Amino acid sequence: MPTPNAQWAGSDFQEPPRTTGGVALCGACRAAGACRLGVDKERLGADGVAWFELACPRSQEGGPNVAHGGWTASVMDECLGHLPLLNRVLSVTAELTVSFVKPVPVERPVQVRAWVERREGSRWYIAGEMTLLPGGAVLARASGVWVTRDPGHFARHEAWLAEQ
Ligand SMILES: CCCCC/C=C\C/C=C\C/C=C\C/C=C\CCCC(=O)SCCNC(=O)CCNC(=O)[C@H](O)C(C)(C)COP(=O)(O)OP(=O)(O)OC[C@H]1O[C@@H](n2cnc3c(N)ncnc32)[C@H](O)[C@@H]1OP(=O)(O)O
Repeated sequence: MPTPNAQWAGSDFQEPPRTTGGVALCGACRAAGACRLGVDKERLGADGVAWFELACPRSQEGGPNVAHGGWTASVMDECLGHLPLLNRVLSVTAELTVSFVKPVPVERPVQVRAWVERREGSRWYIAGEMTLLPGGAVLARASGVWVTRDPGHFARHEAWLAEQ
């Protein structure tokens, strides 16, 4: 199990359901019982860097035998966004930049690493990269801003939506 950093923990934080590989599941993936993006394993290292093991499912193929770019962007959003969660902090993506360095082969093991560059107020600046296993060639890089939220975030959104 990942080791949360107590310093950042919110007292009303609720742990999301996780797979046996430790992968936190979003809303739709809870029903499926697995991450639909193909993330198999997730852990937080003692140095604060989060590690993910995954493979692009054939269903996410874009060009021949390579991932659709939307899959790559989604995976980077997902994995980088799990870093606050691994530290028991609820957040949402406010900004995300992705560099597509090399085509990502489908059904080949890849790894994503994610780390916190800095925190300012409620903003977490997070960066990460996707590499091909076992050699470690860089396939994609990403960076972005995650904004911490309290548990009322989605209820406030529903109230806002009802007025639109
Ligand atoms: C899918 C959502 C999942 C969320 C987690 C939920 C449950 C957890 C359980 C299991 C989850 C498991 C897996 C899922 C994990 C990750 C999935 C990937 C992550 C996502 O898929 S997530 C969905 C996409 N994402 C959104 O749905 C956000 C829509 N958007 C908003 O909800 C607002 O736009 C918001 C909240 C961003 C701002 O809220 P607001 O408008 O009230 O802003 P406000 O003025 O109060 O600013 C407050 C602070 O944000 C800074 N700030 C504002 N905008 C900024 C920007 N663009 N860039 C940089 N910083 C910005 C200000 O500078 C200030 O910073 P400071 O406080 O430090 O001064």
